[in-house]
Amino acid sequence: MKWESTHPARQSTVGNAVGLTMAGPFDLRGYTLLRDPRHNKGLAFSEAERDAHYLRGLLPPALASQELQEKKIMHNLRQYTVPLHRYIAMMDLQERNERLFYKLLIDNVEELLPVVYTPTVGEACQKYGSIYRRPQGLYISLKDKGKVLEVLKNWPERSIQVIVVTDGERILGLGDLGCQGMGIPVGKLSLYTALGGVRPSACLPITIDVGTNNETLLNDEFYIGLRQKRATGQEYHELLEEFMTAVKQNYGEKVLTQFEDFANHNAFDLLAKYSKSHLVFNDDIQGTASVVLAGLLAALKVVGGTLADHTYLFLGAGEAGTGIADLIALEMSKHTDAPIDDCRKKIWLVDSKGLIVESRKESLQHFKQPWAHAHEPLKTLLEAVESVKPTVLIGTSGVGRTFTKEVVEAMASFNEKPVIFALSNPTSHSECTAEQAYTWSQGRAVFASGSPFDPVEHEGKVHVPGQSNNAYIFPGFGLGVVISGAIRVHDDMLLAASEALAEQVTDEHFAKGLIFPPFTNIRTISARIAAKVAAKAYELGLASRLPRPDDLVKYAQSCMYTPTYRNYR
Ligand SMILES: O=C([O-])CC(=O)C(=O)O
Ligand SMILES: [Mg+2]
Repeated sequence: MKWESTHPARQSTVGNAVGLTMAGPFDLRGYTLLRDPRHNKGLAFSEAERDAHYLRGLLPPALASQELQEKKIMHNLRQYTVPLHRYIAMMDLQERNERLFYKLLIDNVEELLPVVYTPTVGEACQKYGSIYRRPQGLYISLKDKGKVLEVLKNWPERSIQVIVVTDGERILGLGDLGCQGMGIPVGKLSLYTALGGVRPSACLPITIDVGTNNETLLNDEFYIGLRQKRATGQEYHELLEEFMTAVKQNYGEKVLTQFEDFANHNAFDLLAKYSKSHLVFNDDIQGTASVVLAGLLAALKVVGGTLADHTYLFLGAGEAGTGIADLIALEMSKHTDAPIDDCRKKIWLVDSKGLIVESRKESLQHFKQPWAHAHEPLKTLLEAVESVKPTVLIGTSGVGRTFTKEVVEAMASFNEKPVIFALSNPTSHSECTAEQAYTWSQGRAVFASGSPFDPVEHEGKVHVPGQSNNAYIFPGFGLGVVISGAIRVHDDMLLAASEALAEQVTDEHFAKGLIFPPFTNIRTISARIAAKVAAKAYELGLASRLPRPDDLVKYAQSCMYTPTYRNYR
């Protein structure tokens, strides 16, 4: 089978950065062609293609366009009332017909994001062993110690641009799901392709299985991972070191490794350790920080003031909480020239033991220490809200329903427009619902959540909650890194991404109460984020793809994978 030479991907040299160039000629035909998800088109094979590729008789006589196929699948998906069934149907489609899967996802992004991503992907991970059909992604376990490079070489694709890797210890707010965390790298990379245009063959989902401490899974006969407690300390770090070394050896300097859903203690250490030698990005620390900063920059247009005029209180002092706090302080410091330590004083964090204050400093984990300010100890969030009087309240605790009526009412009592972000995922772990935030604040809250909520009508006015999810950032961010050939991630690239996203929010969005643009235009948004991130990488001397293209937005767009069917000669 040969590609039609008119197809841009075949001629493209600009596309090389995201690898639009075809793999060489190959000879899939007949039954094998229909069973190959990357090339299968189902009933969309034309009469000529059916003749040329030995498909006669293997398909019913009817022809269907890609649009008609989309219509049919959306119709079928909408028949399912159980969200997990929709997830399974989408995974089956990805396994059967990759281009149709991505086309469907792009064309119905608002409807399908909650299916392939949060919240449904969370339930899918919990039940991954039971719904498991065909393996997706690459599994690296303690059994592979000493052989990780060989395992990487078993993956069928050579030129990988983005890896998303988890060890399954903190899947969303659901905790340790061990090997079943694989749903997360798979889901994140589907968004890299659909939302950010990185071609599917350049994406590699990886789960590192070092055991699990989840008793339910250890006792579940369908569990797919190692049946042992988590390895820690030296044993853990040796496997990760072998992995990171093998990644560089096999794929070179310019593969982006995204750490996802590691537990706090490992997440910070791995990021600190490997950001010096590898192109790494932690989505939960840096991606979440970048999207929340974007939401805050946009929210300032509604509530007034500058970042430095506000007071911030976080519930949750893990990866997301401290990551966001750090980025806010950095942006504040850049805009005011105030030392970062002074900027940090505007930001307060509450963890499971109460407000983080100076007297607790000795016993705090290192990532919490910068936030230990002078204040009397306080045990509860409500006390902290009443004492600190924040203008912005951000939930990153992983614990649902912790923004109680009293907490939201307190926020609404001293703020005309309290900014309330309930970021924990999935929906069941959100600190409050959109409806609660609007109702308890008499419709005055500027609200966003990590997982989606439907619009809420309060006293005749419809409020559309924003989804402050790193899915706005990582696909465009990664695209920007890839197209510039960046060799390291720098915090200024995260700030560039935040500013690029915040700029996409228009007056029309603000009028509906939105502080994030709708996902419908996400590919354009991603291209603009990519352009700003790439521009920053060039400015910082971190980009290796030279010369720098003049129009980076156009360039980013030209590099994006589009899943319309190709014609086969
Ligand atoms: O996956 C999501 O929806 C956002 C995220 O990174 C997390 O909650 O860990
Ligand atoms: Mg995550």
